[in-house]
Amino acid sequence: MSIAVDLHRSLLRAAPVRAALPPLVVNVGVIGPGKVGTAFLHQLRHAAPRLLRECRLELRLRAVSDSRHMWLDCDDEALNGRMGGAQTWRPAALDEFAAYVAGPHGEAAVLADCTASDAVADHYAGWLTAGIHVVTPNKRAASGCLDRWHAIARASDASGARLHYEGTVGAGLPVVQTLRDLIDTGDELTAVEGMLSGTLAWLFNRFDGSIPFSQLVREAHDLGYTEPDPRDDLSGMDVARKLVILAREAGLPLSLDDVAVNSLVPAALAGLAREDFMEVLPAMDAPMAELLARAQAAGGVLRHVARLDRDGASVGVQVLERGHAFAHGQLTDNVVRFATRRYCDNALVVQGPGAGPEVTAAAVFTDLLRVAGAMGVKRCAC
Ligand SMILES: NC(=O)c1ccc[n+]([C@@H]2O[C@H](COP(=O)([O-])OP(=O)(O)OC[C@H]3O[C@@H](n4cnc5c(N)ncnc54)[C@H](O)[C@@H]3O)[C@@H](O)[C@H]2O)c1
Ligand SMILES: N[C@@H](CCO)C(=O)O
Repeated sequence: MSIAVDLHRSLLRAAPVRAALPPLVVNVGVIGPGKVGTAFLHQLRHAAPRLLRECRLELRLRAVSDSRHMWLDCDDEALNGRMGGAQTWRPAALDEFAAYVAGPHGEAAVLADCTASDAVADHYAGWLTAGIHVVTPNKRAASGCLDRWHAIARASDASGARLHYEGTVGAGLPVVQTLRDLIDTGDELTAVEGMLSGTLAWLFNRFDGSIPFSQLVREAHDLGYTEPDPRDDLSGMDVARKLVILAREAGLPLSLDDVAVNSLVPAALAGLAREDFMEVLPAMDAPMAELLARAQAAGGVLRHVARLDRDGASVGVQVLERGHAFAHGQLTDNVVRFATRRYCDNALVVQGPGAGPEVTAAAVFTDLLRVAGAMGVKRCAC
């Protein structure tokens, strides 16, 4: 008998035991059906039948909201009556949205914030207080003002509802959880160094002078690697946010103002509206070509590097030797090197694709399953 047939039979034998358990129902609401949000919705739809069958987890998509409209899969007569019909798009109202996802009977509820919005992050503490979990790749809360961050932590502590944000650093790579596991098991972070931008890694892997820099930025935007406003990537602010998130994870109360950021965006382009900036992107071509020429003349390569250690935190473009470990990544590869008390002779390294809707949505989905796992959903093969 083949191993596959044998395995199949033993799985069939195990199935009735699991099928006897009532499913755990988790209501899900998605905020921001952009690139990541849409990929998350696809993954949810694809995986839900298997999760119900094999893990007894029923994920119910209850609602979706963008910045102006929300769709409620709604059988509430009063609510529908006000809108002139059921299951229609209505004007967005985030707290009404959250209450609808939570449902009237205290079901478990998770909101997936797939925006890059500070206004949405402002609601986290209230949602957590109400017992609604939040999963997100949005960096604004975890890297934003410390007062709001502490209020979110207090709300989570008080209600037991959780905020998970693995997708904020390294997209689908296990960066935040790896650091948290190190800290929770008693290790201490001494330094983090890495390439934390998928967009900038991709740009500098491709930028050899044969194609204008602006054209590559447009391509990265079309591939879904950049932030909604690509200046967040090019200025280094997106990487600074990630460094702040990692620092706070390690117990350091770092703020964005504490990070020395060396921006690639010319001052004249920094204040433009996003659409206008995309129009004048070619204004970056000459300074970027000059930067590349200097690196080539020195026999090196351009890489965007972030560093946090006892001397401070910094992000910016550097000229690295061709033999440097950071010079050999591919595509959107991020590299995160954690130096800790335990990993002192040789850093612990997490490396791999660091941007893109699919991998980021998978991090959001994993966070959702982490919430379900804490409620007792079995995810191991034992
Ligand atoms: N694209 C990636 O590779 C990647 C990787 C890691 C993390 N992220 C993060 O994921 C998030 C989404 O990125 P994206 O590339 O999908 O962006 P996107 O611009 O494609 O999507 C953002 C969505 O949010 C919606 N939105 C904005 N403000 C809103 C509000 N106030 N209420 C409701 N909806 C609102 C927009 O309408 C849009 O649908 C960002 O926080 C980004 O930093 C993205
Ligand atoms: N724009 C971000 C997405 C991942 O956070 C990047 O390129 O790294």
